[in-house]
Amino acid sequence: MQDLINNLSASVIAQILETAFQWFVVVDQDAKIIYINNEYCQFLEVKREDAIGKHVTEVIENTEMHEVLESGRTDIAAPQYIKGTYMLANRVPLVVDGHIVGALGSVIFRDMSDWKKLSSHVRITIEQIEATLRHFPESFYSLCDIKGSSNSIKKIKETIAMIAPTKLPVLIEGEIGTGKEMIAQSIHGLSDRSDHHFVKINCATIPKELLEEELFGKWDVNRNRWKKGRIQLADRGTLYIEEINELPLPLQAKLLKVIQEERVQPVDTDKEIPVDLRVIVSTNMALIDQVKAKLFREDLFYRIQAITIHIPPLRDRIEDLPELVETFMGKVCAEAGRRHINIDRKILRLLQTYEWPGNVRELQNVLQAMVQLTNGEQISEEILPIYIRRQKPNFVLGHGTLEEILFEVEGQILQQHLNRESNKLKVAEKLGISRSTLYEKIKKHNL
Ligand SMILES: Nc1ncnc2c1ncn2[C@@H]1O[C@H](COP(=O)(O)OP(=O)(O)OP(=O)(O)O)[C@@H](O)[C@H]1O
Repeated sequence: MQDLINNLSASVIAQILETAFQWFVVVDQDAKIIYINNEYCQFLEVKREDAIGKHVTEVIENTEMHEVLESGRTDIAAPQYIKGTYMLANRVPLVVDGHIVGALGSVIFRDMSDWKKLSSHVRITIEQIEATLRHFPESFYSLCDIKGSSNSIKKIKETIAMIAPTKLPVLIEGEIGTGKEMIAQSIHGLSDRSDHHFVKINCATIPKELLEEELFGKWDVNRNRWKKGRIQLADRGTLYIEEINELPLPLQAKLLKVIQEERVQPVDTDKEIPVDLRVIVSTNMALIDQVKAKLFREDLFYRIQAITIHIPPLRDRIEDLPELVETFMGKVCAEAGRRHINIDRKILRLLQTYEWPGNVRELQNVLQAMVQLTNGEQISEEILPIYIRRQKPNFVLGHGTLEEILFEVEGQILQQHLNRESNKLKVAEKLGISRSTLYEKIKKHNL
């Protein structure tokens, strides 16, 4: 690196610094300006010779360069208000032999319109890239993408590994957003059918009158050819039928025939076409109740239920939440082009006491919104949706010794009281402890 720099003459370096799109300022370890480019000086309306040697705070409004020197932190695209406009600035400490010897500041966007112009350009480019990517297969989940260390998730992963190589039908039961499709994809991915298609159909989203044609195909009289249904498209691969409970009874009989005889009879023909597929079905209600209510055929139920994977709702395996949060935060921050954002114990505890009716998908959406609403590197409590902040008690019994569990429960009780009542004296009275004990506990629990 040093050699490469040595190849550049001082005048070339000066040109780079003076003509780059960015504005630069360099300070020494005492935060005194040792370099500032001409364009930046013009904008600040200062003479360069006057600026050099001055403390950076005397020359640049709202600067944080001196703080970067003290903390050693790096600020990327930090908004800074200068001369009536918001700019985006980078601030980086300069380190030699492990010591901070100064800092480099650069203004990357000079005002909001610059910034908006670039962001619309970036949006268009992203759309073009995404359009190109759409020609490639969709991203596919595998076993290692299923996060969680609760006994139920461990058991589910073991079951997937055991049954994947077989051709047996699988029934996946779980509330919305619990990961049913992920599991279906993982089974397909681990099977010897993975080189063929994973075809999905959702019985609740396709109008009932079109479902038969969509699933079983049709003989197109006008064109004198087959319009393949999803069953045929999944030949040699896997057919994943979502919300099977919505499949009308006559079509249930037809599906049973496909599973038992491995032949499909498209609409408007007597002809039967051989198919080789594995069927995975899912439902977000207990299918046996549908059978009892005569809404689901008993014979089809017994044909598909031999291997049933039941995914418990997130609230019943809340010990999985920290790992899910960690995974999604990493993913969401990377997608948003942000550095890692921390979630402290207090926020995590609030997330763990919420019921999550939309399960893992809801958690993912909440984290996504929280990242978008956060400027810094730490999520603050106010950013949490109000319904999560103001929830009813729901104690989380985590793993650990009795002492650890009691400590966890104590933290949750304190948190819930403090959410509802800001007057600490009243909280202490309600809990029958002195104010100083309450303060000690707040400190101990980092609330
Ligand atoms: N255990 C898990 N680990 C990691 N991500 C998960 C897990 N469970 C669910 N997800 C994520 O949650 C989202 C919803 O998962 P998926 O679509 O598989 O759920 P589903 O049960 O099929 O939902 P629905 O019934 O609403 O169609 C996906 O983005 C998925 O990646």
